[in-house]
Amino acid sequence: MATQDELKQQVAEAAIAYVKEGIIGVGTGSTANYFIDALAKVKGKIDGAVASSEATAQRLRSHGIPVFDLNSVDSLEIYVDGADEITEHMHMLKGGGGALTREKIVAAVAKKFICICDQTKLVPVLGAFPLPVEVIPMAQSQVARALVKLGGIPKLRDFTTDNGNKILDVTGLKIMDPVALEAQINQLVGVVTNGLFAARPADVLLLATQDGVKTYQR
Ligand SMILES: O=C[C@H](O)[C@H](O)[C@H](O)COP(=O)(O)O
Repeated sequence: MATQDELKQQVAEAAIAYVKEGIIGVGTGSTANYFIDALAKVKGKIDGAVASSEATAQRLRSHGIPVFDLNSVDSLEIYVDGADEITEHMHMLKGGGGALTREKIVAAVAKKFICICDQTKLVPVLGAFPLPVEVIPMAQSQVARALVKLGGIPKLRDFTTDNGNKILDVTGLKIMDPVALEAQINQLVGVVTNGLFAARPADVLLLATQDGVKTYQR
């Protein structure tokens, strides 16, 4: 039986089939790290990558893969990233590694979002994993109070994002309508973004299972 790390590696390697040419968007986290390592083996095919975090940029560069500023790129063919949870509707909950804002920005300019996950990430309803909300530091208390009014229990993470902000991890929310809740939380003054990726769901899910990598299309 494959371990969770082996499954992450298998699904990361399967995503290489979607890498054609040009510049690609690359996510953050342990699954994305396996993807970067696999990408290094075919780096001659691409011009380089746009990174969704400083950690990803560093790993890409360590493999000799050029890293481009997103502002120098009009569009990306693909964005490849993991998720903390994903549903069959391709709605995702992300940000366990704190990179949610840059991930959402890079994903927004990609024509195709390819989500790479091991089988533990596929869930019927989002929300067992705490929902990360990136906040401007001076607003963290008022945003936390607003999140309580929405039924959540926010906890300040001991972490500073690449953007110099803080993260509130929110449990207890009933995520019945991820698109609506994503917009509602983003409306709170002081919120930079939240870890619901529902307005712009994944286009392809590659899911590593004990029976091999399964492909789901939206
Ligand atoms: O901020 C982190 C990202 O949203 C990751 O994509 C997510 O946390 C999944 O990470 P991992 O592949 O390590 O489970």
